[in-house]
Amino acid sequence: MSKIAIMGAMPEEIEPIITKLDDLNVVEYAANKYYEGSYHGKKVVVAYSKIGKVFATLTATSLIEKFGCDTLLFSGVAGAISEDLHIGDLIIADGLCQHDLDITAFGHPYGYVPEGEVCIPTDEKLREVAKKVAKAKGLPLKEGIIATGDQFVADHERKEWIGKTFHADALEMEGAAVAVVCSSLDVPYFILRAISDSADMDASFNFDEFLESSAKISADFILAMVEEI
Ligand SMILES: CCCCCCN(CO)Cc1c[nH]c2c(N)ncnc12
Repeated sequence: MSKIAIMGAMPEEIEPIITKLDDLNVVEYAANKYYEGSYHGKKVVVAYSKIGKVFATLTATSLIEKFGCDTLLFSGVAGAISEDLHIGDLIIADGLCQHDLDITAFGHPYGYVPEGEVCIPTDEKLREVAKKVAKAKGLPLKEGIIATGDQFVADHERKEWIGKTFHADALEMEGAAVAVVCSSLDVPYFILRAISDSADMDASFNFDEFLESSAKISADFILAMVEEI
């Protein structure tokens, strides 16, 4: 029986999901809480990692290695880089990169370390499910590269540099860590983000204002995908 991991970084990102689960059971593990349950007859395990790549790595690994999940869906919010992404819009990741990984002093490209790859692709089949759900809901869905780093970006210059350097359309703080874990453990994964801000000087104000509503948009979409997987 398949078991689907649903992961976020913050409580607001998984709250709208946990409230919808049946047979809820909370397991404390590795300084975190994992919510086991079912949704439309599908077994799911839900958790938020806390913010940043390190916490995301621990949670993604635990969901797979400890809880036996064989598919991972990430739901959360992100900062927009692309001009055609506005607050509340959805973007799915074709691939993810680490914008703050830098050994360019040795002539390597930004986001690269030996035996690694700059951009890690997401699972094609899960992206197709998302497009099917978006069509059925009549929701626009952008697809693009999402850049991850251990920084809340609230600076136009930094955002533009990330966009140009990685051809990224959005940015956040966990996706590429999930990508490394899932691709290394051969678990299909999918990253969905709803825009909460534009990673510029107003980012922190917009983030505070739109976190909850954007997180709910992403969460509702992820639950619709669970029905189709
Ligand atoms: C208390 C502050 C919590 C920030 C967490 C933000 N998440 C991280 O995944 C997504 C995100 C939304 N907007 C962002 C931005 N402008 N820069 C980085 N990350 C983001």
